[in-house]
Amino acid sequence: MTRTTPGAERTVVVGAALLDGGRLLAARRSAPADLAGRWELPGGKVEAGERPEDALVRELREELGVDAEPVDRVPGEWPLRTPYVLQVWTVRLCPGSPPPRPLQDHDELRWLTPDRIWEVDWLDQDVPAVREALAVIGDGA
Ligand SMILES: Nc1nc2c([nH]c(=O)n2[C@H]2C[C@H](O)[C@@H](COP(=O)(O)OP(=O)(O)OP(=O)(O)O)O2)c(=O)[nH]1
Repeated sequence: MTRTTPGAERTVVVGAALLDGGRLLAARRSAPADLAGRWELPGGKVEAGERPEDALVRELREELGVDAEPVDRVPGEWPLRTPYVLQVWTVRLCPGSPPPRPLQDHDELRWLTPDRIWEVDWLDQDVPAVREALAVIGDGA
């Protein structure tokens, strides 16, 4: 018998802690209106049957035009608007990748050194995820 637990349905949103030379890429959302102007980790929803790492590579190609490679999962999981939860990976650009450009969903990108991470207005729900990513970067990832 199949039983479903009420509230158990959830969709993973993958976020990239895209690193280059010790800097982290922050992306400013251009839509929807309630998120526009706030900063996030680029990424998006994992599709049915898709591995999170594959979703990350796909989303980064679509949104930023880059060839990227997930490195490690950042420990933790952060609730977003129901039914979404945010999982984060450190990611690096593949050799020869074009630099990131705001092709979709974003209107500005910024490379941040660890001491400048909090200079942008991160989405509230991203703050704990960014803090955790920063801890990993600080460890020399
Ligand atoms: N990508 C991303 N989305 C985030 C973050 N924080 C956060 O609350 N969200 C929300 C915004 C959206 O409601 C949802 C992800 O949607 P999305 O628009 O980025 O994903 P997508 O490209 O797959 O979306 P879609 O237009 O194909 O439906 O998660 C974050 O750090 N990165």
